[in-house]
Amino acid sequence: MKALELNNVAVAGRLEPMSLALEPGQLVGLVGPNGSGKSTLLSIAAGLLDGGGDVRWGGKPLAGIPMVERGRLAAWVPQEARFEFGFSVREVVGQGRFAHGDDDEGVAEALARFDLEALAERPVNRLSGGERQRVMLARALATDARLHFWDEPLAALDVRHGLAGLKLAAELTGRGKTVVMSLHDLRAAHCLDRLILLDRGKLVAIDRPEAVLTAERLSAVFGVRLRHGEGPILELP
Ligand SMILES: Nc1ncnc2c1ncn2[C@@H]1O[C@H](COP(=O)(O)OP(=O)(O)OP(=O)(O)O)[C@@H](O)[C@H]1O
Repeated sequence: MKALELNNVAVAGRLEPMSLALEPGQLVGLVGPNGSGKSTLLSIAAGLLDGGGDVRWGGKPLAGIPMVERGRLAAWVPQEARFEFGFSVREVVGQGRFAHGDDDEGVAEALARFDLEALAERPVNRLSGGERQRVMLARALATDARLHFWDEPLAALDVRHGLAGLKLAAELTGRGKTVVMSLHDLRAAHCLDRLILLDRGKLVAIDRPEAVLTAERLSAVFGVRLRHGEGPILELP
């Protein structure tokens, strides 16, 4: 059973028709230059944007999955978390349990995982960008969803929290969940199981990172040259 299937989805002027399927337990990166269609594809996969075609989660057509059930099955981390209202950090992470009857299960663990305990009662609209991103990741963790759609989840994070985000994604996929994340850090992208490379709305490649990020593609798609060399490596202790 595929975790996610997209058949012939498209958005005029933004994304050309494309099809792909992901297995359960895969950590998948969406890479490509600005405007290449990563957020558009992720939004279609998450059921937040109509891309026509046929979208399936766990073999079921998305159109037949009720909204509350979608909230149990999938977690969404937006590219930019903006909050109009001053809900507390704890309340926003707790929203991840809405589809589970607001049972608060796993909320304390999710807050701890992203070092949010000291901020738990702070209104979310009075946080830094990286702190808000950590709240979004903690909310996604609290959902205990099978499918995770994360739009540039690491972009605003400091190095330690970025590594913690990647570690969490690997743990989730180790438990059979599927994580799809867009990212610009191509070094981090090398740690993922598979990459989907987009360019100007087209699907260029979907494969293991080393097969996708070849010197030719880095040059043709991103306009950069690949050079191997020694450099500092940062990792969690
Ligand atoms: N709401 C919208 N209405 C119309 N066009 C849009 C809209 N949002 C994005 N686009 C366009 O669709 C294309 C793909 O945008 P998308 O946000 O999916 O790119 P992206 O790969 O996520 O980019 P980035 O790396 O900058 O986040 C771009 O040409 C963009 O200008």
